[in-house]
Amino acid sequence: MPAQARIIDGKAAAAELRAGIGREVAAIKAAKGLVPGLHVVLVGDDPASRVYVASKEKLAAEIGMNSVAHRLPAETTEAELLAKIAALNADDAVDGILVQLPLPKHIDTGRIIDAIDPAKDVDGLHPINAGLLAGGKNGLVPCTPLGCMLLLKQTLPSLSGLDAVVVGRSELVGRPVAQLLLQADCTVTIAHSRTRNLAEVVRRADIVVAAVGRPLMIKGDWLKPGATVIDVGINRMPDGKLAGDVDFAEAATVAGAITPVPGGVGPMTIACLLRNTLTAFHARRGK
Ligand SMILES: Nc1nc2c(c(=O)[nH]1)N[C@@H](CN(C=O)c1ccc(C(=O)N[C@@H](CCC(=O)O)C(=O)O)cc1)CN2
Repeated sequence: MPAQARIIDGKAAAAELRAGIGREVAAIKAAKGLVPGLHVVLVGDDPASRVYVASKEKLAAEIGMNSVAHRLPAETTEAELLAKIAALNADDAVDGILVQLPLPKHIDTGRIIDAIDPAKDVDGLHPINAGLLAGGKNGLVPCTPLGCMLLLKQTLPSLSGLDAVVVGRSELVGRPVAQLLLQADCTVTIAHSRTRNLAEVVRRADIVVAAVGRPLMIKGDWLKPGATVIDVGINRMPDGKLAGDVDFAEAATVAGAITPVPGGVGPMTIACLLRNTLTAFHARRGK
């Protein structure tokens, strides 16, 4: 029977993180009478996005935040969405603004993200926050990459000097997680669809972050024995089940530790959104 990797329990880690944030929210309310406010904007009726927004709304309320979801019809124009963001930017009780992605095709995503006040950009996607991250300075950091790092830090005694390979170069995950790994003193490679000998590149890694959006692409024999594998992929399979970008059954016989899908990085994304909302609150009006 081949060795089985340790399973990194993202659901448990996320629950613990949320509980700690909830305690802080209660303490702020008791001490100052203030309540951090998270506003999530959903445009259209993408079924997965509806589920994620409902979950964000519920979990933020559960930990005592002022949680508001703005559900706008699919026909909402770019100008109308910009007006909604301007109103949220101007409202002092709003600490965090998140526009759920993807947006309908007639709306320019970049223009919308650029319009969010960087101090309220709890998704960490505004160019100011992306620039601060690239410069190794404090800003708001995208939620999924932050979640990946928290899981890595609870799994490994130290990240310093380790070889990390990030598969995928998206603005939402690949690029920011590479920056965070670099800040943690890893030697970082960003691999993507044009990378030659991808399996060989991945085999060099002590840490693999798979964020490519292709189900089961990373096979067990691509991994260095004992590697720590963080699977960001959430792919709906024809049988209705979810699968990651990593072939979990194979990888678990080679890796030292691995996140499952579901129950790995996904739950950390929302917990880190709540953490970012608290960070934004402290920076804006907590002092
Ligand atoms: N503005 C943003 N849009 C999107 C982001 C984001 O970070 N900011 N990320 C994803 C979707 N997402 C949050 O928005 C998200 C995805 C998955 C999960 C999650 O908990 N997944 C579960 C499985 C859920 C299921 O059964 O479908 C898991 O992995 O265990 C949470 C949040 C794209 N859009």
